[in-house]
Amino acid sequence: MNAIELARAIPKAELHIHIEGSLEPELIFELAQRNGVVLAYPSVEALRAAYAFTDLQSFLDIYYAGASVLLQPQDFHDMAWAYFLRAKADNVIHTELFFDPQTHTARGVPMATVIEGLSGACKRAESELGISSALILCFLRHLSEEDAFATLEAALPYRGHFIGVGLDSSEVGHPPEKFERVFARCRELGLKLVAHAGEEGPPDYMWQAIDLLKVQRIDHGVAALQDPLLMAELAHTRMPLTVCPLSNLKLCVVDDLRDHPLKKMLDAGLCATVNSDDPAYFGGYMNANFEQTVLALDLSREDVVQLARNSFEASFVSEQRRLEMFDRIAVCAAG
Ligand SMILES: Nc1ncnc2[nH]cnc12
Ligand SMILES: [Zn+2]
Repeated sequence: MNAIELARAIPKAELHIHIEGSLEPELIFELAQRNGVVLAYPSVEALRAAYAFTDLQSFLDIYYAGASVLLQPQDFHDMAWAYFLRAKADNVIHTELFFDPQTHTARGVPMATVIEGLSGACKRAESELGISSALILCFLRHLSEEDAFATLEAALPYRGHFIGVGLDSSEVGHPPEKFERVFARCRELGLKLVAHAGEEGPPDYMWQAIDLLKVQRIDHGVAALQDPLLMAELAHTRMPLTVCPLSNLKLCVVDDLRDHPLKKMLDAGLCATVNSDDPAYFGGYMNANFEQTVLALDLSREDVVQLARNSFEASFVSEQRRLEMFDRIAVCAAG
């Protein structure tokens, strides 16, 4: 097997996927019809044609509009189930899914609807597809910390359905320090902590995520290359970075995939992983991200194995499961 074939076949974990970002245009139209929601685009083709993004905000505007078709538990289930089928096809065997409750509760959709719909799909994925998963509740950083606290309160009756919290949406102008108190509360509650940082924002936002929010993993983190001290810290602590190459290309964080810093991260000893972010919008699920990155950066088989191992090292699975996954990776790489 060459590096691309190995990348397709190897068992892997996906740790940076916004489940609302897996909503394909066809499903958006199906759910709009089911729920009587009027869309701003006349057809699937017209909607897809609008996916020409210049930066993060230009994407987020369309992404939040797309999520407006989600109203019933069944809608959330169907969206997640469609993702799990894609994950299965790409040999993703574990996934930690982000969801954005404020996008839905602000439209009057109850927290219970969101969490019960997603949780049901997660259980079904385990039993029917053998994919393990966990949910991570993300706070929208363009909203206030007060709103994040209220969202946490509303989610606590469903505490058993999510393992942690994250921070997403418009990064620049909304630094991690804005959410220091709500993350401290989440830490007291025993929740896992992650945050988007260093996607469009500066390395300082990554330092804040580490020092103030005390995250266990950073989402994106491509700005780290601008700060040698930060690179040394990330390597030393093996702080995981959930990197999303096709997202970075589509949102113009890099101009060309050949300029993507992933290979430099691996060579510097960082625990970097490959993920799809919002695959319905960015042109590819896990294996598309792996294939295009392997090609653009001329990644070796060893790099691919390292990325697969990193995905489980970075995940919140038990130590025992992690070791089992390392064995499965080794068997696949030898075969
Ligand atoms: N790439 C991304 N960055 C920040 N917030 C997001 N929400 C969905 N995708 C996102
Ligand atoms: Zn993201």
